[in-house]
Amino acid sequence: MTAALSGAGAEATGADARGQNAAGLDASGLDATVQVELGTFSVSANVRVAAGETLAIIGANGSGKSTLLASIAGSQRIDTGRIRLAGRTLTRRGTDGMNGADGTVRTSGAVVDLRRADRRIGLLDQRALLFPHLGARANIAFAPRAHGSARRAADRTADEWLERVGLPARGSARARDLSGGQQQRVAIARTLASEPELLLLDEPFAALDVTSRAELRALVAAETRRLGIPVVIVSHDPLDLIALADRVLVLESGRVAQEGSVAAVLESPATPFAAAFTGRGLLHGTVRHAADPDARLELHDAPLAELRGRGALPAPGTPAVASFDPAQVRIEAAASANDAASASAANTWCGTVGEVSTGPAGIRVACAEWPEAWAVLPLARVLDPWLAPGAPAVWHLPEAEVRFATPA
Ligand SMILES: Nc1ncnc2c1ncn2[C@@H]1O[C@H](COP(=O)(O)OP(=O)(O)OP(=O)(O)O)[C@@H](O)[C@H]1O
Repeated sequence: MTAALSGAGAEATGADARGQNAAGLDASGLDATVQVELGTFSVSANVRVAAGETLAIIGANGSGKSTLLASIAGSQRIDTGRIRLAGRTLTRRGTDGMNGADGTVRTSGAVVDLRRADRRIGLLDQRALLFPHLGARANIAFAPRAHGSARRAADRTADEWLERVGLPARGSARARDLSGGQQQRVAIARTLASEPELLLLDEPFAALDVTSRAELRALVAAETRRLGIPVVIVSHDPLDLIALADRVLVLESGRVAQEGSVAAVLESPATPFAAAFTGRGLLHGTVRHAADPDARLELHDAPLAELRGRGALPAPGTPAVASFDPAQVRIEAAASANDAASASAANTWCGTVGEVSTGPAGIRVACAEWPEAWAVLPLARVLDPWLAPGAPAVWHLPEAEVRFATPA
């Protein structure tokens, strides 16, 4: 049974005078615990974003990013969980939250489902979806009009937004007379003019050219900072993370695989997707020594027994990963692929040159005995006469360049 609530303040917030609730969360932010079953696929995640904070969600195609956004927006029904925004409960179904890694749940009783229109959530994807028969001003004014503003006041608000998004003279232009970038500017203005308490962005710049993308990224960064609302952005573009996000959540097969600051995830990715996203290589092993600065990973099926690096690790024996910048891997010719003497230093091993290919960053050289290990060398190294598939080589991965991480 669904108990539909309408309007803000339908439930007591439970927030104290400092705006913090019992769990220590900022009551003006987003606190979502959702489980969604879609046949053989399911999404189960906690998403918390403070007011004024931007969380980026990254993950491979089909990892559940859009499903997670849709469940927060209200267009995808959750099976269990709870979504709270700015002190209001938007949805509560069958649980107060997932308690711990085993996913055990507490049943809370009443089901709450706020209508999508009552959630005060702005959602923007790569399609501007403007009303084609209306001008830019009327498209933007639609939001304040829908919230009860008089026509003149709504037009004034729309004109302010046209100014902010850099289109002060295009108020009368119809959508079809605007470029793709201009349409997306109007869409951003229309979304924010509705005064959302949360902004959800699903690949908002993906359909734009490089210049428009940079301009709109800067516009969204400035406006969301000014408004101080929580923002969630799904993106495949590392520049969006760097320019907009405070934190990153990595979704894998519907589960949170890693969560941390932008710097932490970009420098120490914990999953193959996050590593590929950041252009780093990823090596798997088990913890041999946990404490930084003497942290070490035991490697298996690799020509190197242990890897030294930076970053805290969990207890010995636990599976963990190490990421590295392939541009920092050094390769020199060796007398043979088993030349133990030249491989005695830490993070140094002998192995055969595997596949050699060229890319925009230089030449990619794989280690035949350890395909997870590879180097990117300057293009000029292609002239090294010895550097060819099958050649014995000494490989070195500087300890300071290795970053340890533990997937969730
Ligand atoms: N209504 C549905 N019924 C069944 N399965 C669905 C439904 N909607 C999505 N899925 C499946 O759920 C999985 C996650 O889809 P989703 O679109 O959320 O992923 P995504 O991470 O946003 O992917 P992309 O990066 O390609 O947009 C996919 O395997 C998809 O096929």
